[in-house]
Order: sequence, then structure tokens, then C-alpha cells
Amino acid sequence: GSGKVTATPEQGDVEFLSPVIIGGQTMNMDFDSGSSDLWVFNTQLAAASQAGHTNFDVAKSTTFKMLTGSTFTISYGDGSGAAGNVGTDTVNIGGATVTSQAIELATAVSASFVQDTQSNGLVGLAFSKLNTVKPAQQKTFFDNAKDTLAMPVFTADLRKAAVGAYEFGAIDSTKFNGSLSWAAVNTTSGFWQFSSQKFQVGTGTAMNVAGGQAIADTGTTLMLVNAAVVNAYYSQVTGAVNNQTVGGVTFPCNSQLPDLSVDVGGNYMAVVRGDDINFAPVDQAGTTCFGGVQAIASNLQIYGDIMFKSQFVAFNNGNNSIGMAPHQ
Ligand SMILES: O[C@H]1CN[C@@H](c2nc(-c3ccc(C(F)(F)F)cc3)no2)C1
Repeated sequence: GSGKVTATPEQGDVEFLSPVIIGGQTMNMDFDSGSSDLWVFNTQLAAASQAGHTNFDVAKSTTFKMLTGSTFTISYGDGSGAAGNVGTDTVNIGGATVTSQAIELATAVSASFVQDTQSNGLVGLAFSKLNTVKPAQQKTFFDNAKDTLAMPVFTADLRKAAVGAYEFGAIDSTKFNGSLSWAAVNTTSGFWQFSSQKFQVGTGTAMNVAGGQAIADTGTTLMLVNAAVVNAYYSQVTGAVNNQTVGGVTFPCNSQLPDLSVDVGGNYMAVVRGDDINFAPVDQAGTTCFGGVQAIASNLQIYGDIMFKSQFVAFNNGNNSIGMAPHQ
């Protein structure tokens, strides 16, 4: 079979939320191709942490089973995190169903998760080797579902300030222009990692980038790239400055931003629209804006939602490859 759900952007496209039915309870969750735990807000949490969220209640599920003695502890790139205990239940994502999916029940969550009241947890879609459950590591929803799917793939169709979709088991070719360009994925680190050795600012010349690796990460809001890419890109933007106080590069909100093209697998230059790189104003007057492309110290670049808003992406675990094409 296959399963398709909406991906609805939060204010400012900070994250995209999708409905997941767990033991008959619908939870709006953040699908994250950069991690491998499925965890939920639930009634074990302190009342102050539960406030404003939809909280999974094991007592209301007739299919939930505790995995006695199992725990999880996860932390994310921005320092946020969650921890708790674990059970299994039936998970249905748009019709794609897994009967015994590990459901990680947070007993503690960091403040930024509590404040993000629209999100009721995460669905990790990276490789199961990154799952944090102990003593026995658990599989992701996609890993559990893939043998029953018509194809061992899922796709991300994320749209700027508009409702998009995640689909499991099928590739909807009406959603992208032309055909997908495929790149080999190196699964060693547990991410959807591929070679990305060149970049191009606007119509300029292609330049090499150190390290030349990137991951496709739907759970990261921005595009975090090598400092050389950031410098080359914003050198083309009048008034761009590295603003320590706000923690990254800002520029005048009325800037005409160039596109940024990044190499995917050595045979496709993914064009990220300049307009999408104007992420959000940092001041009340809306005169100074924060860039959607920012620097990361590591050589492993993180292509997050800023890229997904320009590119339809297919994640293929059949032959461990990633496919991209501009949105239709
Ligand atoms: O760890 C890497 C794996 N993918 C990236 C990711 N980051 C988050 C995240 C979501 C929500 C929040 C909060 F609500 F603001 F707390 C924080 C972080 N989800 O995936 C980074």
C-alpha cells in the first residue's frame, strides 16, 4: 500500500506538521529525516509540559503495550531534547500502517518543545541505527513499513507558506518538473547523506566546497552550509552582515537575493530560490531580515526546509539513493 499525509507549515515555515494516528489517537507531528526516534507528548508528562499540547494517553489505546525497561534520550542539533520510556502501538500515517511501532513516551522535554504547542512529537525518518532506545534499539516507522509499501520510498513535498505532503510507498510525478535526479546515499552515519562538492551563487561560476558532504534533513528549518558558501553567497547581497546578536547573517529585507545552487551527487545542481533565502525579519519594523542560509562549523552540511521548499525530494531505501527535482 501507500500512505499520504499533509505537511502543514507552522508560522514562518519553522517546521512542518503532519497527522499521525497512534492507537486511534491523532497527533500532529514533525517528520524529521535527520533523526530516528518517534516520540510523543503524553499524559505522563508534568501538567506544565502537557499544557497546550495534544497528549497521547496509553489508557485510551486498546493496542498499546509497554516495553518494560526500555528508555530513550534524544538531543537535537539546536540543543533541545526529550527523554522517557517506550511502548509499542499501531501507527497509521495516511493509510500506511505499522502494527507494532516503538512509541517513545516523553517524561521530560526541553522548554522549546513545550513552547512549540502545535507539535506533539517527532517521527524520525533517518536510519534506525541512530535510534536511541535502550537496551534494545528500535526501528523507525519507515523501516517497519517499507516491506509492506508498494515501493521502499518516501517523499517530501514541502511548500513555502502552503500545505504540502509526505507520501510513503509512491512517487507522485505530478508534483515535480521533469524527472528526479538521483544521488547515492552513504548510510554509514545513519543520515540520508550524499556528496555535495560544488555550489553556485546566482549565475556565477561553480565553486568547490570543503568536505563536500550534506544530509537531507526535513527537521532543520534552515540550510546550514560551509562558511565559504555563506561568504560567497552574501558577498553578492548589499548590506549583508554577520550579526552576532541575532546569531547569523542578516540583510535588508528588500534585498534581491540570488538563487543558490548546490550539487547533489555530482550530476545535478539543485536550485534553491533566492526568495526562499529571505527567511524572516528580525526587527519589529521588518527592515532587517535573517538569512535562510547560515554557516555550520562541521564539514557535514545540513540541507533543511529552505532547500525542501525549492526541491521535491524522494528518499529511496531500496537502493539507498535520494532523488530531487524542482517542485511542479
Ligand atoms: O537534530 C537534527 C535532526 N533534525 C533536526 C531537527 N531539529 C528538530 C527540532 C524540532 C523542534 C524543536 C523545538 F520544538 F524547537 F524544540 C527543536 C528541534 N527536529 O529535527 C536537527
